[in-house]
Amino acid sequence: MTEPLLEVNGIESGYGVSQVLFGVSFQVSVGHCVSLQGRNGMGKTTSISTIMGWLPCWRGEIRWQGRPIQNLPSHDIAQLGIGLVPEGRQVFPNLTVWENLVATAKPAQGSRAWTVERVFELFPKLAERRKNFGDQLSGGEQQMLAIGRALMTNPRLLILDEATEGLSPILRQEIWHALAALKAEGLSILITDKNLKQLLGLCDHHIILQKGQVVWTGTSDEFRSDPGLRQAYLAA
Ligand SMILES: Nc1ncnc2c1ncn2[C@@H]1O[C@H](COP(=O)(O)OP(=O)(O)OP(=O)(O)O)[C@@H](O)[C@H]1O
Repeated sequence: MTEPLLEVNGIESGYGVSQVLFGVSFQVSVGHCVSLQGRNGMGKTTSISTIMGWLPCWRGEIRWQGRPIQNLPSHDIAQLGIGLVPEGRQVFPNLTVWENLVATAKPAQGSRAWTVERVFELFPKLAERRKNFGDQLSGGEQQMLAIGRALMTNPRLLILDEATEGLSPILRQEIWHALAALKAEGLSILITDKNLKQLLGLCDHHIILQKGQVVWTGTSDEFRSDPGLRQAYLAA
């Protein structure tokens, strides 16, 4: 049995009086990669926002390494070891690549601790652009920077919301390669993306949301052996 890192148990959440999540449960174990899937508007970003403490958790429980964290202030949750790559990237436009990487960095000990140099090894394109400002980068470079910035907090869990949205096929491929390398070194990952083929290759486990509820969970092999799933829950 692998140890659970993040446990989401029956969470309910929403915006104002509008309920979006109706008892969502899943977990991410140490070293595992989990995808959160579903059509647009089914609650993926809302689930991530609730985990991060940006939205109140109305019911249910969120545990980090066994400890309840639901409704902790978001700045406390960010300190726990969760690195977020938000939808739309949100790099700092007026800071250089190097400044973006160090602005929110959380140093760690050990030879595998993340440094600017390690991020540049993972994404050599960023090294070439180290003196450019955030708003001078292409979408793909911004996404690499957003991932690098999250890694610089030395997280135990990396959460990516729409990991490759709006990127060219070549840049997408670079992001998928980097994520596979991160997984290979044991980083836990929770990811949303539209590219099913890549998600099936990368992730150990998949969660499908529909109207704020989990309607299917399983492994990549289980997904592949059920040809109706895609049409039922994911096709546009
Ligand atoms: N700020 C908001 N205020 C009110 N309702 C919102 C807000 N953001 C999202 N919603 C609603 O919450 C529901 C779930 O949206 P959410 O963004 O979690 O979906 P998603 O699965 O991440 O989809 P997408 O792929 O489009 O990002 C949708 O009905 C959406 O309209």
